[in-house]
Amino acid sequence: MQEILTVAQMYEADRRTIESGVRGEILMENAGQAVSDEIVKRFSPRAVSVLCGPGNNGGDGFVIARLLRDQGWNVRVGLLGDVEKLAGDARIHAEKWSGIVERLSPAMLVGADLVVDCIFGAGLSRDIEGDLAVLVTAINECPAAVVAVDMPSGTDGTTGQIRGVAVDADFTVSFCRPKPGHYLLPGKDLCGQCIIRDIGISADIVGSLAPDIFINTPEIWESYIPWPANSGHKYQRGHVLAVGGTHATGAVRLAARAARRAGAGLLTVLAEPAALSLYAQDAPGVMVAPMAKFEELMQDPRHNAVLIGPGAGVGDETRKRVIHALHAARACVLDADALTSFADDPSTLFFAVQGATVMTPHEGEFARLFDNLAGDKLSRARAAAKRSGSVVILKGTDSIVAAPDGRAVINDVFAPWLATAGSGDVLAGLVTGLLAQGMPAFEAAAMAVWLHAQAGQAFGPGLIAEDIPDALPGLLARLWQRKAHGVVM
Ligand SMILES: NC(=O)C1=CN([C@@H]2O[C@H](COP(=O)(O)OP(=O)(O)OC[C@H]3O[C@@H](n4cnc5c(N)ncnc54)[C@H](O)[C@@H]3O)[C@@H](O)[C@H]2O)[C@@H](O)CC1
Ligand SMILES: [K+]
Repeated sequence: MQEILTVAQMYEADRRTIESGVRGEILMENAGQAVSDEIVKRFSPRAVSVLCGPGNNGGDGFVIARLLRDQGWNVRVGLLGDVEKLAGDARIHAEKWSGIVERLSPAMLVGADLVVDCIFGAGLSRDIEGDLAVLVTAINECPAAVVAVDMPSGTDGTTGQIRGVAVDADFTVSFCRPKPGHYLLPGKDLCGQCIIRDIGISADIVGSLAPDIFINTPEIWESYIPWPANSGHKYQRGHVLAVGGTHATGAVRLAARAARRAGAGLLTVLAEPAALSLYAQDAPGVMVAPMAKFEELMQDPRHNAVLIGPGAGVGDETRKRVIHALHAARACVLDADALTSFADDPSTLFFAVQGATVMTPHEGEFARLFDNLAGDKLSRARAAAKRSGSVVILKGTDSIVAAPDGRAVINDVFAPWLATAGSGDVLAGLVTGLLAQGMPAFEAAAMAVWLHAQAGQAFGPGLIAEDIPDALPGLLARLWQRKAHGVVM
């Protein structure tokens, strides 16, 4: 599993490593060595300007400068402040640099083919302003390639947010494990390619910090995939009830197709008489039932997963059905109108959550339900999961899946093609299809987000929502191959 460490955990990992007997000076040497290796791998010797800040990120810069110069590179070093004001490991490494130390300014960029950004890393503690902001803007405007050390300066490692201005890097080399800011937008875009290098912090020390944020890869959830048994039948693969609206009927039709492609054994769309035949004619494998039978069908435990929201309509009827389904402790996926229906009274919704429940808000729906949660996307999703007692998928390119117990994953597959009408309905259907087969809520939500993103990326330009369910068999086949034959994805 690919753990992500918060900035606070990263400092703690450094501290514990140093406490265990590895000198900080050595960690810094290793960090600088890792960056210079990555530079030498990509570029032939050329004019490089290493821009150093007043902390340990700057200390890394002095190591990089020395190692590149030892290999014959033409290196200039600029420092914010004086060498005498540097402390600890940064001071030690600055003193090993025997060349000139210039004042940090845009003049450092003149004639540079490569810029190494060691101004701020994990220690960025306020907005970049004044002359430094001018320098960062000049870095972004100059034609040289830019490599960022740890974080592109100005990008907050915890939130991925820009503090004032931020360096836009071609690639970023960070250490030990990625931080949230490497994956959250806009940080992910500013990093360019992100390379994580070992600098001598052991896996045991990382493990001792009990990381609970991960990149959303199959390792997180693949052992929970409800593959059908050879002797199995459809009744063992769950029966989804999907609440279909009268007007926006496309939403549940898309969701239903996704739920069935994800493997749900049976699926019934409930709808008012006016829309029933529309749902019935949509796909021969879909069953339909009149909405009046909702409560009766909910009494049958074989109907084990319920989807409410896409095209459902905002109001009393939707609210009642949501509360009914939650009280019946069915696996519930609540999307779109099911969430908006509780905008005035979210605590009633949260109080009713009992069984496996997944809420799939986009930012607008999230704001209606969790209006006083502020901060970065990851923290808000985690707080919302705790508050609601449900798994929350906070959608977007950098989708977060958060569980009430604190676990969270960040999606790292970018598929801008998914920004199209109906795409969210497909995601909700996917989650429901996996829940119906008994997959636990967090894993089902994370797998659905992964499948959705992979489908979007694989299909590429021209994608419409209808294409996503039809891309699923190929992806599921790859996951099946991986289980059966250990094929690497
Ligand atoms: N033992 C360790 O802790 C290691 C740290 N390493 C490097 O050290 C970095 C963290 O070092 P630090 O904690 O010293 O932090 P930084 O070097 O990122 O920055 C801290 C300094 O910047 C100043 N500062 C912060 N924001 C500012 C702003 N907007 N404008 C002006 N000044 C600002 C602070 O007052 C402080 O002096 C990591 O990113 C990594 O590159 C690596 O060398 C590996 C080992
Ligand atoms: K940096």
